[in-house]
Amino acid sequence: MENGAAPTAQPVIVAIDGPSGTGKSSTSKAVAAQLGLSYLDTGAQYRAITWWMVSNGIDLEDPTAIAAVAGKPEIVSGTDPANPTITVDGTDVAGPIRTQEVTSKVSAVSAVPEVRTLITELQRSIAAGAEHGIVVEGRDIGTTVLPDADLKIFLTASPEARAARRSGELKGVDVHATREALIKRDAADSSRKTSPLAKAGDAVEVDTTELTLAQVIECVVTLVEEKRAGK
Ligand SMILES: Nc1ncnc2c1ncn2[C@@H]1O[C@H](COP(=O)(O)OP(=O)(O)O)[C@@H](O)[C@H]1O
Ligand SMILES: Nc1ccn([C@H]2C[C@H](O)[C@@H](COP(=O)(O)OP(=O)(O)O)O2)c(=O)n1
Repeated sequence: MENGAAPTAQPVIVAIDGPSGTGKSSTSKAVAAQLGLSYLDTGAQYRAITWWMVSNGIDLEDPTAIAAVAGKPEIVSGTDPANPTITVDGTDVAGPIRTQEVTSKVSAVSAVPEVRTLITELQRSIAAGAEHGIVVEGRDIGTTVLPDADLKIFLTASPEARAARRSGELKGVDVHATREALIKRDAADSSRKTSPLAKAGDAVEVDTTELTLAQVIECVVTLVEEKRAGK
């Protein structure tokens, strides 16, 4: 693989945070693939536990009920950037975790501290086991999950650009409704008490509004290479 990690390279840990639609998943997957690193989509893990709660009829208005069963599902993430996978108790949930129902409920489940503790532990163990290093994307990676990451990136984009990107993916869904739903979810994710969506003090902020995806990928690859070169 071109630019693949040299066998002697130190494992590198890259944290990519930001709100929905800023390009975290697409950028992280491409950067990891180009640099021979593993890849972890932490949003998929919160979606997976939410899917399990919905499927098991847990009252999502009740944080105590959520906390009581949070340890029950076994969530397994595959970290190959060319084929990221997610299973719950052995069932492939890559499709079901992207439904509107899960998307509308994930903020409530991910705000519960017991859920965050369990998922954070899982994320740290996956990062520690990545032989060549890993790109981990989410909301609290640079601030809470991996505060010692070698490189922290915080992606932003205007709500209009983010809504246009998301509604482009979800055929038939209107941009205005998508924009409102995104703003509501950002507000919930940014205002929760336990590890909210936030930029780490030492993160590099990249506004992607006017950038193509290829430009964002190139920017992040360059930042990782500079870090590795000790610049
Ligand atoms: N810089 C960009 N310009 C245009 N479209 C983009 C850009 N970055 C990402 N996209 C597209 O926007 C959508 C959302 O990107 P995604 O990586 O899933 O964002 P996030 O993980 O932050 O929610 C995808 O369809 C992706 O291809
Ligand atoms: N590290 C993380 C990642 C995601 N979450 C929560 C908050 C987000 O609204 C949901 C879904 O995240 P996801 O990255 O899949 O969302 P988008 O695909 O960017 O819309 O999970 C979190 O609380 N902490």
